[in-house]
Amino acid sequence: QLRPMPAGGLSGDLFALGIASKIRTDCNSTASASSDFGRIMEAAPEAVLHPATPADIAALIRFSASSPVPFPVSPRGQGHSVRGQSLAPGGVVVNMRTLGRAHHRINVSADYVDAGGEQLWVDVLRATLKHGLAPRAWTDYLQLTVGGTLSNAGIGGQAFRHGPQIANVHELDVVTGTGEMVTCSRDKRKDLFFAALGGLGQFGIITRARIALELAPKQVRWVRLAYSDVVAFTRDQELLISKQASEAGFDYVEGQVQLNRTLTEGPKSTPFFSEADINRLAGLASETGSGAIYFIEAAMYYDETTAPSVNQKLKMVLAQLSFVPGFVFTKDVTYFQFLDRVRVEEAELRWAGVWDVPHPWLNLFVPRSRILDFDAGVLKGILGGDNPVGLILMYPMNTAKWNSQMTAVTPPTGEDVFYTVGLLRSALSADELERLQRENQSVLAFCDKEGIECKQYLPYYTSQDGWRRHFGAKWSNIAQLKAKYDPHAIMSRGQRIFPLPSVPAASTATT
Ligand SMILES: Cc1cc2nc3c(=O)[nH]c(=O)nc-3n(C[C@H](O)[C@H](O)[C@H](O)COP(=O)(O)OP(=O)(O)OC[C@H]3O[C@@H](n4cnc5c(N)ncnc54)[C@H](O)[C@@H]3O)c2cc1C
Repeated sequence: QLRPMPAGGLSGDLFALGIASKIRTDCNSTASASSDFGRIMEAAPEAVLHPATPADIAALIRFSASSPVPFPVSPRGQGHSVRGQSLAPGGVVVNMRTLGRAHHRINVSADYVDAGGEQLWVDVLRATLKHGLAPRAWTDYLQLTVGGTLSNAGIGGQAFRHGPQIANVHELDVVTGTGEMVTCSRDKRKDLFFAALGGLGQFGIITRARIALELAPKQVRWVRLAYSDVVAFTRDQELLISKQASEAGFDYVEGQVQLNRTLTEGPKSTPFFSEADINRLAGLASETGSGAIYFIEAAMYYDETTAPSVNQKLKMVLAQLSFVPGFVFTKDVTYFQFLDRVRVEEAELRWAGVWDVPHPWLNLFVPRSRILDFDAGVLKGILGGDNPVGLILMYPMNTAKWNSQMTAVTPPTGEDVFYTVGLLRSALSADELERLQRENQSVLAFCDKEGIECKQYLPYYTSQDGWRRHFGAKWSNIAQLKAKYDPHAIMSRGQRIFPLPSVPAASTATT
């Protein structure tokens, strides 16, 4: 579906542009932009641009857009998507990370931070903490770029209170698919602002985001509560996400599911659980009929002033919950350690050689009214065989915290609450990859058959019909905005959403 470059590669005119010295066509450069974290899709670009400024990106896009045969242009943040979304077969990948090399592109003000789209969230955190401030909404993993997560949504355990990361942005700089450099916000060029948030890179490249800040918490009481009963687990999660900041509750709420032999055959200890904890949990898992253990993962922020009351506050919250008695695990860490927690797991997985392997991940937003059907049919059904299944995330969010004007979608049922379920599995062999992909297909088919109106997060479809159904009522507006801001359909073609517009016969003939 992707139009290749004209035979002979990039037009020589491209190398006559002022950015020629920043374009690499050597095998090392193109190979490093040919795959992603998923390690499932592979496609080489013709070249990689290493921009020094947003104007370099604009020059490249203008060149493509005005070419007789425009070529694909894809920004690549960390390449942490899993289905080739940042690839540009036959086109140019923009290595966003070089934007911040020469200039410091994180500027902290009293209540917001201006961060380059190429910046890693961990660096935004470090810079803002120096001022005692921090963004309010986070992803679980911080080695992701600002532009990359804002092009999806950026979800995590703070979303129930603050919404996803896209709901915490005041202003964006975007280089559109025509090469125009636009500053947009709720008040200025708002169609582009809302389109780009969750926009899957379809309307342009985010080169700066103004992100809301709050006073940074200092310490975190990090808590895990074990459940053997999904009804109690989801009821308690929903209670916790209904609480306002002024009430006794948590500041972060997520959840995980451990199935089959994952507990007994997984690591003997984790950065959170000791070996003794894991043995106790494995004992609990073997007592439950299904072998499924659910964890609420939660966090309570505090500082020197509020530290004396944390124990009391936690006690009050726990008294309202129905976890398995005695199965409370807590740990006190700094705010930075808490937010950067997945980095420790990454180091362990790298050490064990299981980080750079295929990741056929499937993330779904499931309506609250069907989460128990999903649990029975998918977690205890399709995935409930003998195989350990690795990490499964499952936690609810409040729909009201999502702005429906943005491109990102939530389940169409319009319920107050929906769940995110992440089947974050790794394949250690080709057979396993095939099996996991088959299971993913079965999960989607099950939801279809049972009328569970879920939406994919970090979506992937192979047909435009799939995308139309994904965007639902938003589709026609999205198509119009695409025609306005990327009329040649050159941006982030690795998402495979829009076909190429037909090339006028006269133009084709000249190429
Ligand atoms: C270990 C791990 C943990 C994760 N945890 C979470 C999580 O907790 N919550 C969550 O929401 N997501 C999570 N993700 C998913 C992650 O948010 C997305 O994969 C995101 O796209 C990754 O950012 P990236 O910088 O690597 O983007 P890339 O993979 O490089 O790009 C993703 C897409 O966005 C486009 N793009 C990249 N930069 C820009 C830009 N500046 N402007 C416009 N478009 C752009 C690309 O062309 C591509 O289509 C996780 C991923 C991994 C690998």
